[in-house]
Amino acid sequence: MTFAFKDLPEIDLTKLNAIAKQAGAEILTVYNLSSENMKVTQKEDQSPLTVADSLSHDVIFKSLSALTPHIPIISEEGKDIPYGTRKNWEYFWCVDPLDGTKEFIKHNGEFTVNIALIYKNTPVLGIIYVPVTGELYYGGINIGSWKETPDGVIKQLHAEVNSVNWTAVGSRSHASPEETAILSQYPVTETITAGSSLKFCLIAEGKAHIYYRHGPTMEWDTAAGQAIAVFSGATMTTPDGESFMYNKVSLLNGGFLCKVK
Ligand SMILES: Nc1ncnc2c1ncn2[C@@H]1O[C@H](COP(=O)(O)O)[C@@H](OP(=O)(O)O)[C@H]1O
Ligand SMILES: [Mg+2]
Repeated sequence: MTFAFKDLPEIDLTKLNAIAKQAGAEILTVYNLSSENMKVTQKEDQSPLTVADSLSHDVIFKSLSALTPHIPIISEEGKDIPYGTRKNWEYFWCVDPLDGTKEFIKHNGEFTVNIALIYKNTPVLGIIYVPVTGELYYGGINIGSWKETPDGVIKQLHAEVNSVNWTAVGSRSHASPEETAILSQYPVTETITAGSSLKFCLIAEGKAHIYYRHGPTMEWDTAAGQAIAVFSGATMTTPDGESFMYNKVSLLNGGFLCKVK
């Protein structure tokens, strides 16, 4: 499958997906070490960093630059790019080489590799790879959303609409009490938790119906998941129903609401 959009040269999705899988393989070389051998350091914002974050970043940065030399890259583990340099970018890749570092360190498998293509202020393509299960999710404008399992089977994803019993999905490590108040406005009968952008994948798969996030995230935490959820038929907005924007002056996101229609 190829991704074609406006004036952009076509992108071979098999090659793009292979980059996410290769990054996932690098992550697993660290994940499979014993905890004594896994070095965890703190970043400036006190969030944890492992060697796996850097290995994954290196693979993605090198391979994406070769695949689409004309598209710049913003990565959680890359250099900070000043707003003045990026504000007029028409397209850019927004990458989280290892989303869910806390889940990675806790060894519960709920971490992902996120790669998204932003056009102007909106994700138009997203890839999420789950290294531990080998599951790959991708979704794009004009192509819909898809899941590939390690046996090579590819299925189209559809958010579940018209359900009267909603399952809410929230963060495993960063839940906040304000979330309960918003969720009470919807027909939520069950609540589950998941790490990283897996929450968006659960909505795209029809296994959850709403993900409200009150606390902070970064653009690379949400971009790929937003594409996969939206192109499976869900919506993603600010809590007030406004467009959820990317390439902001600060890459720090405010709250958001991702839900079925
Ligand atoms: N105080 C904070 N500021 C910014 N982002 C935060 C944050 N606390 C958590 N996050 C974001 O939430 C992500 C994890 O989400 P979740 O709890 O849903 O799994 C983290 O991704 P990383 O693990 O890639 O750093 C991090 O970017
Ligand atoms: Mg992240």
